[in-house]
Amino acid sequence: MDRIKLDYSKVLSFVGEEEITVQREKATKALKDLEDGTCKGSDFLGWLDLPVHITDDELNRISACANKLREQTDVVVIVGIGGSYLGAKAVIEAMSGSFDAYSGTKVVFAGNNVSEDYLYELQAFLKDKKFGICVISKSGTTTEPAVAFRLLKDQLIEQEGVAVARERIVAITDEKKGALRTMSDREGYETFVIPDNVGGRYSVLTPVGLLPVAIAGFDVRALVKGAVDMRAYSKGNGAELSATYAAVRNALYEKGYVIEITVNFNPKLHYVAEWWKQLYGESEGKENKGIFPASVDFTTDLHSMGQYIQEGRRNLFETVLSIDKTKYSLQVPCDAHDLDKLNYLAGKCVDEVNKMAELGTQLAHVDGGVPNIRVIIPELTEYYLGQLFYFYELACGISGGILGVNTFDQPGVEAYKNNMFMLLGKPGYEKK
Ligand SMILES: O=P(O)(O)OC[C@H]1O[C@H](O)[C@H](O)[C@@H](O)[C@@H]1O
Repeated sequence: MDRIKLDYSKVLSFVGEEEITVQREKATKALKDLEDGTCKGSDFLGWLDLPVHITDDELNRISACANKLREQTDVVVIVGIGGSYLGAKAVIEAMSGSFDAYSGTKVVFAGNNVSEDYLYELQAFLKDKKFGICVISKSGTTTEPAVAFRLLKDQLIEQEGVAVARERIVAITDEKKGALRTMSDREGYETFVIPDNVGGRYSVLTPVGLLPVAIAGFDVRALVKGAVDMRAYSKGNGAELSATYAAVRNALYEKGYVIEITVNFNPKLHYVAEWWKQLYGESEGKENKGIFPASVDFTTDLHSMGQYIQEGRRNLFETVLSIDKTKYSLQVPCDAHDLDKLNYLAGKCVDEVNKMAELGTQLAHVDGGVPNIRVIIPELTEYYLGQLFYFYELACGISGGILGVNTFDQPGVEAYKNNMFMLLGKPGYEKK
């Protein structure tokens, strides 16, 4: 098997190797602190060896549950927000056919917003369908998924009766605590556990990510294998890969490049970037520090955000997720009249056009003052997504260490919740 690669040659006109070396030394220390369990937030390092510890029994149980739901239902609603949905959404979007939604998809998402219209339309869509619910919440108390679950559970009971509803609900939550755990135990739902020492944004390789991906019919074993291989690689010289990415982005940060834009040239990676944004945003954005993680889909956004990136404030850098090989092959046809003047492309693969757009964009943006990193992914498969997740997770742990923050907490997320609870009159929040 091949491996994910990193190319940072296009940052070297913005930061010198010596500046990167300074950050590399910090990265080495941060990596050691992670491996030794001496970093800040060390209670949440379960993700480090998580892929290696996933047993065959666990994967079998996940597959069995997924198969049961696939047999019993036409559609399964994955209810969750943040780390309790983005990893699964990223894999499912990356692996699904672009038009699967129009031919009847097995998996839809809810509980990642509190839009009344969204929930109404979802309920209308599910009316008279055989559906199941996979409800995911580590804390078991998050408002968005709780509201969606309450509505969907009632609908399922109304459509199928209590006994069938019980069979079609699966919960993924804490082993012992939280409202979802209490409810699941009382109702007798099948449950899977999110380990205590794995934070939500690091949970894609737990049942949180694996069960929805299996329900959607994708290869969770290959996903795990990719992460296992990346973990093994990172035990030796391979840690360089994550450490280098962490060092380079921190060298850029020190020079005022405070925004990192993750770029794709394949819309299937849109949610990989969303997953990455939560991972890095919640991990590093604290104590008035941290790189702001943003993302764009190219070439689409070259026709909107491209102008800013080329000529706006020079405080941003790009990390391009570059996929080496396409899944399918399609050539630009020749046209007898050539009115659109495209015959110069006739016979070329569409991906060749895309790759030249990628290279042309990179050169233009570097010329325009935007440092450019490339993460090269051999192919868009579950296996390489597993590698990519682990690569990014480890790099995030290292990068947070370089920055000096606690990478694994997210105290700032509570502020909006407290206000919302107070405004809604939740008991106990009146005085706030
Ligand atoms: O899984 P849950 O406990 O429902 O949490 C879901 C998400 O919401 C929280 O507010 C946190 O900011 C996220 O880190 C978390 O992934």
